[in-house]
Amino acid sequence: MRTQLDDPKERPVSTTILSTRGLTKTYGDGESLVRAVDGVDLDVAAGETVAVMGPSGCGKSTLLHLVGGLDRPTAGEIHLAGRRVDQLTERTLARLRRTDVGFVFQAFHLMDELTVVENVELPALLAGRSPRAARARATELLRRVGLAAKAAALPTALSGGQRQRVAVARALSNEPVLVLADEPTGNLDSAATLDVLRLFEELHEAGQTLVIVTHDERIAATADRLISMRDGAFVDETRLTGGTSGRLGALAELEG
Ligand SMILES: Nc1ncnc2c1ncn2[C@@H]1O[C@H](COP(=O)(O)OP(=O)(O)OP(=O)(O)O)[C@@H](O)[C@H]1O
Repeated sequence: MRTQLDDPKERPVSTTILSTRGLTKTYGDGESLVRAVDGVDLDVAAGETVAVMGPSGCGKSTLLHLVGGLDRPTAGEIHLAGRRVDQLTERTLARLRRTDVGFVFQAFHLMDELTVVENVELPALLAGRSPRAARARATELLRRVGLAAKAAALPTALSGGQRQRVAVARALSNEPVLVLADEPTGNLDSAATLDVLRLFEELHEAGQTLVIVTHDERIAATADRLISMRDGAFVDETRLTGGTSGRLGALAELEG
């Protein structure tokens, strides 16, 4: 059946997947009050890759944790795929974390006692998918990240770059509307960094929406938009106009 969206003219130019208004997170009080995130307004369009940079302690991780429902804001609004994340009950928030958001962390956070494929299928099982469907999806994702041959291995038998690719596959398990990556290449050498960046570029090409926190300017150069943070607030925003060719150029530069 044809829908209105089949006609390119009728397709919305850009749909906002994520937006925050006045997003604020404070820790402590009085003299020791820390404004980790301080009144942030952020809009991320569907299919966009946004990089967030800034000095250590400026609030990048806190921002990711808030928009992904890992942490609760002190004030402000978070809208993700049409839902008010900041108003969800704990139970609904837990479901959102499992199904709508995929997290990639610097330290991988894989379960070392589970095999690679078991790690990747776990979010789908927790979301209530049948073991057969979860395994099929995990196997497909491992093929996509180039690690089908490692399905039965334990994560400890893999290199850092391979572990991070497993973590990316796991993040995609429930087809999240948004992937959040916190220093995804922070623990990797340059060859492994390139592998992970290529993977993100493929996700980008496939229309995945991505927010990446990084200290590495070269990685930020592969995004559509770069946001600079300082003291909990956005201080600068640059649209990187190169598009796919620009991103591939940035990758080529990384390859030296
Ligand atoms: N659980 C917490 N309790 C108290 N203060 C916290 C807590 N989490 C973060 N902070 C403070 O909030 C501020 C922002 O921290 P955050 O980890 O978000 O920064 P960051 O930019 O991600 O830093 P890095 O680049 O070093 O990871 C810092 O001053 C930090 O000390």
